[in-house]
Amino acid sequence: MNKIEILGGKPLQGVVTIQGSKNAVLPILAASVLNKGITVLHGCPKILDVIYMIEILKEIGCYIKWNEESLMIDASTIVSGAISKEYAQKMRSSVILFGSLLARKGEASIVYPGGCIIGGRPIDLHIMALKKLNATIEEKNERIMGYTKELRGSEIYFPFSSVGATENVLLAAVLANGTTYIHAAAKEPEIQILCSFLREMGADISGDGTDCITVNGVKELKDIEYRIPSDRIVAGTYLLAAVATRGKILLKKAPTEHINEFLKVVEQLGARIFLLGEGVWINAQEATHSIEYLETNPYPGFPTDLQSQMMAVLSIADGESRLKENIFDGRFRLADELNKMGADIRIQGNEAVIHGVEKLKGGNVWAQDLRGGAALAIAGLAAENRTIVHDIGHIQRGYLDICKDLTELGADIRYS
Ligand SMILES: CC(=O)N[C@H]1[C@@H](OP(=O)(O)OP(=O)(O)OC[C@H]2O[C@@H](n3ccc(=O)[nH]c3=O)[C@H](O)[C@@H]2O)O[C@H](CO)[C@@H](O)[C@@H]1O
Ligand SMILES: C=C(OP(=O)(O)O)C(=O)O
Repeated sequence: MNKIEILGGKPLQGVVTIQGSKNAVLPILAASVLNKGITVLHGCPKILDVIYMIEILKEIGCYIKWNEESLMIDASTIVSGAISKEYAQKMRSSVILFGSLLARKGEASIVYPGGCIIGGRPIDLHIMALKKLNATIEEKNERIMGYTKELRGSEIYFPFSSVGATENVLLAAVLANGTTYIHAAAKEPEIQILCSFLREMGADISGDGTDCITVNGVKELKDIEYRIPSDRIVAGTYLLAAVATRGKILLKKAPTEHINEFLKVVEQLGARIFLLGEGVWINAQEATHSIEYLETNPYPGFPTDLQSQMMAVLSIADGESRLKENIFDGRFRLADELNKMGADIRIQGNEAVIHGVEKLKGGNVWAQDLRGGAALAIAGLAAENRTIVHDIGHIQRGYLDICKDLTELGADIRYS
């Protein structure tokens, strides 16, 4: 089953519950190795990236047990700080284990991480920050090896905000000797979620959600039971699927506090949105407007992880839209696939000029990354006739069961 088949043209209608967040759970899994004990995570999405991360944790000696949606990690038995190539190269977040393993074992060895091919994704800022905390880091035979006798608190100045580098230094600093200040820290909700998790584990962290995070190193951490918050990008994807099909849906457990700015953009498309106690309700029956200009930016700006899905929506809006991608320059590969479906998208550097067409037409298209794959599913839901999205392994890295969710919303969609 490496394909999704969609018979498009039906407005989405119904209720769906949003899964736990990929970008929150992955650094939390990396954080679990900091404690010589037990972490229990409830609402843990069994997506491919989580499965890969768990394989890595097992490989270094953790004992893992699933009980439905709850995951138990016993990290008391870690034997190694060396991560093998196999799973690390399938995902981005393997790199976040570098900081936590240095803190826990005093040594770590990784390969360049995988993850979505959406442009150059260097890890120079991760390495610079960990060196500042007194780690020696060198590259040998395609491996990045780190050693330290003792991690020491330091003052880190990032030249720009990086989610992953902020997470890596946070994980290393929690058990370091002394205080670390992270300047130009990322402010994404997943950073605040990671910090709240670490605080419950006994870490001393303040300032998350602002430009400067302060971490006072502590000697040890404690066992923890934690619920993974829901995924703002999955919620955004389904809201945009409702817009593309002019539907009317309720997203239960949507993380409303983290998607406020995004919801304002969805309203510009002509949708009506209501925040309810249980989640977000959207009526997109009249949502046909284009958006003159929209650009991606670090939080609270428009998320790069929703840019592709927005491109699919704008490809059938009334009029012309311009989308600028400021974070990952490889995300526009999607335009060729949408153009195969009858869209009219021209790429000019890091801007896409999108002339809305009346209808997309179904056909065979190929997912090339996680969010681009989800965007093709959205395009298929809105298109005439049958769409087949190939290479859906990309989508499954982040969406627990996109066909089940969209079927609950009345779509004609299945794996094949
Ligand atoms: C698992 C996870 O949480 N992934 C998210 C994380 O990715 P990730 O943590 O990889 O993204 P970053 O925030 O680090 O990347 C931001 C920018 O910084 C650049 N950069 C980053 C690190 C570095 O050492 N050097 C460097 O130049 C990147 O190429 C990019 O242009 O944040 C991205 C931006 O919100 C999201 O799209 C990803 O979904
Ligand atoms: C880019 C993404 O993921 P990753 O950083 O894990 O490749 C994403 O979630 O859209």
